[in-house]
This record gives sequence, structure tokens and C-alpha cells, in this order.
Amino acid sequence: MNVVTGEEMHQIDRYAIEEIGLKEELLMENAGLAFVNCILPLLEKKTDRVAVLIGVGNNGGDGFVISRSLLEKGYQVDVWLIPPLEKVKGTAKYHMEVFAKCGYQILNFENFTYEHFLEKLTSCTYLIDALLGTGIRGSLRSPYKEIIPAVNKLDRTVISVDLPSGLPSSEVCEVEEAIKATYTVTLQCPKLSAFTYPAREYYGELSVVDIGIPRLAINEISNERFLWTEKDVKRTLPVRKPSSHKGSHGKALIIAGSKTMTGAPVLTTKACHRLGAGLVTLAIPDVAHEVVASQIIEATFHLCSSKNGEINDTHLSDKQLKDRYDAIAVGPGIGRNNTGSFLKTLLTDFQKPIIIDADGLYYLKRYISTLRTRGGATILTPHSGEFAFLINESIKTVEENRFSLSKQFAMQHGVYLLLKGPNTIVTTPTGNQFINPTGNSALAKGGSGDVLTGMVLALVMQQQDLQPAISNAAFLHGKAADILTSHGFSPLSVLASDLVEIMPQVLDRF
Ligand SMILES: NC(=O)C1=CN([C@@H]2O[C@H](COP(=O)(O)OP(=O)(O)OC[C@H]3O[C@@H](n4cnc5c(N)ncnc54)[C@H](O)[C@@H]3O)[C@@H](O)[C@H]2O)[C@@H](O)CC1
Ligand SMILES: Nc1ncnc2c1ncn2[C@@H]1O[C@H](COP(=O)(O)OP(=O)(O)O)[C@@H](O)[C@H]1O
Ligand SMILES: [K+]
Repeated sequence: MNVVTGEEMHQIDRYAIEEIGLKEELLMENAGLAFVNCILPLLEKKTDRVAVLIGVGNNGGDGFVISRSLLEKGYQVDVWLIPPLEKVKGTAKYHMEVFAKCGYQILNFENFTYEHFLEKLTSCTYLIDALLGTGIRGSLRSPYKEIIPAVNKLDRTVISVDLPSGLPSSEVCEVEEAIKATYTVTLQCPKLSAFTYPAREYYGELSVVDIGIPRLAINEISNERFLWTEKDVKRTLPVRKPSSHKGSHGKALIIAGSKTMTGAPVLTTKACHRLGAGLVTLAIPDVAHEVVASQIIEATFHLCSSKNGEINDTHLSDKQLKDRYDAIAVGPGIGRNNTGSFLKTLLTDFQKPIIIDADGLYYLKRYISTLRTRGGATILTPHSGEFAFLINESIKTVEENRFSLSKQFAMQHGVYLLLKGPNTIVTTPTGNQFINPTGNSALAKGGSGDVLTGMVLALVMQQQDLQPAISNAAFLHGKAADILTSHGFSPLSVLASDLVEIMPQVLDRF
């Protein structure tokens, strides 16, 4: 499913109308009817009053179709036109006229006192927000500037059309004032701001409805940003053949752990096994072997020499790097007190996929110039702090520009970048971006990233195409947290090891 900016959506609309010949009146009719179909289950009783707030543009035009459809179905609807009648133009005007010719009444905001307007809104159970859509520019102006905070204070169920009014549709860092929706029904394509914070918090629960814009129009304009959905996972997750053997599912090497971080290698290894890796070897510093090995029975071990309780040299021979492993994950719990020169050797000598996480990313900064010329694919899995360190920016800058900075970095260094956080983004070396919809704050706990690394490693070995492998790992990781929190686990109490334990039930759904 394509994710677009407001500008891209506008161009898509234009393509559908001008190149394909669909009438804008028809698209607006489709939009209004699809919106109503989507919200009907939310409207409990026909006696509950609904107010539709209509703005000056085409978002307001959708509001007229919605109002007409709800009235035809027997709902009690107050239809509020906020601008003066004569300001409504084009397709919105057409649908306003159709609405009026059906014999329905329009309440014009300018004919009421502000107090009376608010009093009438207070008597409604549901407010439909068709004030402003993707056409908003700059700071809110009157009377929206006054109406929007007042609506937020009413504490009613607010359902926004396309996006909460006042919110920009692109990557936004600050929100001045916008409708705080309970639900948002987005038309055709989710807008980018639905996946950036704090804008996401204004959307409430998000649904997407099809309004009949042909796929060709969407692909012509925007084919580089997508939501990775359950359907995509079902389509791409590897299927085990009855005749397969352990060698068919990849031989993984995990380089992880140190004397003081013995849990990380355990979590990464178990997660890798749980997602179907055929064989896993865990390379750990000799000083951590006893503790780590006592917790893992499925893996084999490779012992590295240590200094300061951390890996100093992996002692992996050229032949081992050439023939023995199909992919390597390096970084969870390796510490930062040595030179990390073994990472440079891996980057240059290992010609297959490498996943670099956690402290591995810390060492990577020293050898970053080797990425471009690597023989195999490189997958980096930083959180905002690790990414900020890699690119010499502040965490705030990263969090405000997640899409643009990760795209720039992935293209510049020729890597797959999985930028963690709510709505993790996977960016390919060519700059395509795939947004993960699963996961919740239960994941904000030490060790959950180590689990993800093992999952990415397992799937990268089992799928030819790396982007689906990486996105599937992020999806299933988040899904594990979602299943736990919807089945009696408080987000406070979910452990990283619970994610590994629940994985069989997660996979059972796909
Ligand atoms: N064009 C199409 O084919 C379709 C468009 N649709 C709807 O149309 C919307 C986009 O329509 P528009 O481009 O008319 O945009 P809006 O409905 O967001 O209205 C834009 C207008 O609002 C006013 N405005 C802009 N910024 C403002 C600010 N900061 N403060 C106060 N007023 C401001 C200006 O008068 C501007 O012309 C979409 O969000 C969607 O709901 C749907 O009807 C489906 C079809
Ligand atoms: N609020 C949140 N909502 C959704 N996912 C989250 C949230 N906070 C963290 N996560 C996810 O949890 C994981 C944390 O990884 P990371 O910070 O590397 O943990 P650690 O290094 O402690 O194992 C990532 O996959 C991240 O996307
Ligand atoms: K809106």
C-alpha cells in the first residue's frame, strides 16, 4: 500500500482526472460513500446526533457527500458550513448544490454566534471533521484557528475525513494546532504524517478506504514509500518444503556478547532459531562461554579471544568466511572497549549478507567507507540514538526527519537500513521505503532489539529478496508484542524473552 505526501496525492488525483478521465465529482462521491461505509459500525444509535463540520475545499466537499448519505440512511445530522456559501467552489460547490437540492438544510456558521455554534455541537455525540484536508498551507487561519481547539475541548468522538484538520500530510516535526481525532478514515493512500510523531497521535485509530483511483495513477506518481501489511507478509514469508534439510535454511553466524552482556547473544540466537534458521553458530568471547552456553542448547559455539572482557579477535579463517556461513549478524552486547578491527575484516572478507546492530554500529563508524564497496549486502538496524551517532546528528534531528535521513543514508552507502522505533522504516539501497505497522511500547525495553537482530538474520537466509525478509522480521517482532498486550500482558511487563516464546503462535497466523 503506497504512502504519499499531500502533494503526491494531489498529483495522483490530477492523473486520475486528466489522464484517465475519471470525473472529480465521481471521486468525491466515492470518497464520501466509502467513508460512511467505514464508519457505520461506529455509530451506535440512529438517534445519536452527528455534526459534520465542512470547510472551504474539497475535504469539505467530501463532507457534503457524507452528510447526504447519513441523512438518507436516517441519521440525525447537523451540517455546518464554516466559510460563507459563496466561497465554496468547483467540485465541492457541485456537491453542496446536490445536497441542497435533495432538500437538506445547511447551517451556516456565520449566521450563528460562536457560543450558539458550540452549544449545538455539544448536543451531538459524533463530530465529523471535514474542515481541511491535504490542501492546508501554513499556520491555521480564522475561523479554523478558533474552531479546532474548541472542538478538541468538547471531548466528543471525532472522526476525521482523510486526515485530522490542521495536520500537514508530509513528514512533520511540530504540530501547532490540529483536530485530535478518535478515528481517521484516510482516502485511498495513507498520508506520510500518519507515520511520524507527534503527528501520528492526532490520527487516533486509522483506516484506509478505496475511493476508486486506479493503481496506474498511484504508481505513475509515487512508487517509493509503502506500508508493509499483513497481506505482504502472507505473500512473502518463506514456506518450508517437506523435503528440506537443515542446510536448506541457512547457516548463520552470530557474533555477540561480552563478559558483562551475556543475555544479548542468548536472545539473538534463540530468536534466530525460532524463525527457522537451519544452523546457528554463536561466536562469543571465551570469557562469556560458560554462562552463555548454559542457556542455549541448539547452537554450536565459536570462541573468540578477549580483551577487557570483550571480543578482541574472532579468529575466523578466510575459508570459514568464504564457505561456512550464509549470513552473519554482529553487534548485540559486544561492548565498545576494543578496536573492533574484526568488523573491518568481516566487511571486506565476507561476501554475503551482514547484519550490524547495537555496538557493532558503534565500531562501524570507523569503517563506514568500506560499505559502498562490500561484496555482499549490508543491513544496519540502528535505533534513533545509534543512527544519530552514525551520521553525526542529534537524536532530535533524526526523530524529526526519519524518512528523509534514512533514505539519504541508505542510498549514499548502498545499504539496507532498518531504522527502529514506532513505525520502523526499512529503506533499500535504491531508496524505497517500507513502513512497519506493528508493535507497541511494550517493545521499549532492553533486549527487544537483540531479538529483532536474530529474526532478521533468520529470514535473510531464507528469502532471496532482502527487503521482504527484513520487513517481515520487523512485522513479526511487532506482532509478537501486539499479541502479548492484547492477551493479558501489560506493556510494562513484556520481556524480550517473551517475544521469543510467543513466536510459534505468531507464525501460526501466517
Ligand atoms: N481532488 C480529488 O480528486 C479528491 C479530493 N478529495 C478531498 O480533497 C481534499 C483536498 O482538497 P483541497 O485541495 O481542496 O484541500 P482542502 O480541503 O484541505 O482545502 C484547502 C483550502 O483550505 C484553505 N486553507 C489552506 N490552508 C489553510 C490554513 N492554514 N488555514 C485556513 N484555511 C486554509 C484554502 O482556502 C485552501 O484552498 C483531500 O484531503 C480529500 O479529502 C476527495 O474528495 C477525493 C477526490
Ligand atoms: N514505543 C514503541 N513502539 C513500537 N516499537 C518500539 C517502541 N519502542 C521500541 N520499539 C521497538 O523495540 C526494539 C528496541 O530495539 P533496541 O532499542 O535496539 O533495543 P535493545 O538494544 O535494548 O535490544 C526495536 O525493534 C523498536 O522498533
Ligand atoms: K479533515
